[in-house]
Amino acid sequence: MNFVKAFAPATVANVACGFDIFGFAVKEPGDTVELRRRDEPGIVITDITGDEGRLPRNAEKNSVTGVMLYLLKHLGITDFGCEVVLHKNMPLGSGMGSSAASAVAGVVAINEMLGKPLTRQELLPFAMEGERIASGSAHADNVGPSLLGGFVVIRSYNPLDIFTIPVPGDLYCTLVHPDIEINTKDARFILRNEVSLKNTIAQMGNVAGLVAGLMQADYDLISRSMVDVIIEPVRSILIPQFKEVKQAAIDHGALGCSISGSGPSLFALSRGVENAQKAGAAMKDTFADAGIASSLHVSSINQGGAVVLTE
Ligand SMILES: Nc1ncnc2c1ncn2[C@@H]1O[C@H](COP(=O)(O)OP(=O)(O)OP(=O)(O)O)[C@@H](O)[C@H]1O
Ligand SMILES: N[C@@H](CCO)C(=O)O
Repeated sequence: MNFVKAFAPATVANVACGFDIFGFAVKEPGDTVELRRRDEPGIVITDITGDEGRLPRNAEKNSVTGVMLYLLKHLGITDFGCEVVLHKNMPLGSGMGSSAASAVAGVVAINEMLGKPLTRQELLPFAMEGERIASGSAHADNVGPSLLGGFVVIRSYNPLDIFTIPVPGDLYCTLVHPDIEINTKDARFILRNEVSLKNTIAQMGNVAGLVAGLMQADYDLISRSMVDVIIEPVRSILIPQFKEVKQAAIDHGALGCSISGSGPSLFALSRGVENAQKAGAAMKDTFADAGIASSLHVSSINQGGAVVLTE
C-alpha cells in the first residue's frame, strides 16, 4: 500500500471524577494524517497544516510520527520509509486531546500501510507513547477513546487494563474551547500528590455513580455523579470565568459540566441535542461577556474512534 489517510477524533478525558481513568471521543474536530510511501528508509514530516508553524517537524518529537518510530522498532522493521502530512484541526494545549489525536491517527495509518500487523487494542501502548512525547506522561484517557471509540475506562495502568462501557444514545457532549492555552505538563505539575480520605471517598462514590448512571441510562445519577472534588478545585484557577461558565451550562439544561482533560476547554453532558446546544450557547456567551472568544462543538459520543479514510 503506497498511500493511507487516517482521521482520529478529539476526546474528553477525566469526565469530571475520573482523572486519568475516564475518557470518550467526540465526532469532530479531529486530526487527519496522510502517509505516502518513499523508497528510502526513514519517516519524514513534509507538511503540517493548521499549527501556525508551532509543532516540531522532527519526527521523534512530534506525537504523530514518534508513535510510528516506536511501532517500527517494536516490529523490527528498519527498511520502511514514508512521507507524512499532518492536518491539525484543533488547537494545541486545548484539553481536547490534540496531541493524542495526532498520535492515534499516526499509529492507525502506519499499521494500515504495513498490512495491519497489530489489532486496535494492541496499538494502544504505542499511541500512549505519543502522550509521553507531548506531555511527559503516558496517560491513556485521550488516546484510548480516540483509538477505540466509546466511553473508555482504564481500570489499571500496570498492567494495562482498559474497557468500554455503554452510554445512553441520547447523551450529547458540549465542548467549549476558550481562546487560551494550557499545557498538560503544567496542569499536571500543579496537582497535589496527597489526597484526603474524605475526598477519596467522595470521588470513589462519584466514579461508581457515573459508571452505573451511564450503563443504566439514569440521567439523574449521571448528573449527581459529575462531581470532581480532587482535580477541578486545583485546575479551575487556571481557567478564567470557570465557575460562571459551568453554572451557565447547568442553568441551561446540562446534566453536569467540568474541565475537559487538563483544560482550558470545558465540557458538559446533556440529555438530547437541544439541551446540549442551549448549554453551549450559554457557555460561549458567558466567556464572551468577559471578553474571551471561544469555539463550540456539540456531538454525540463517537462510538467508532479513528478511521482509515483511503485504502
Ligand atoms: N502532533 C502534535 N499535536 C499536538 N501537540 C503536539 C504534537 N506533537 C507534539 N506536541 C506537543 O504537545 C504539547 C501539547 O500537548 P498537550 O497534551 O499539552 O495538549 P493537548 O493534547 O491539547 O491537551 P490535552 O491532552 O489536555 O487534551 C505541545 O508542546 C506540542 O508541541
Ligand atoms: N488525564 C490527563 C488528560 C490530559 O488531557 C490530565 O488530566 O492530565
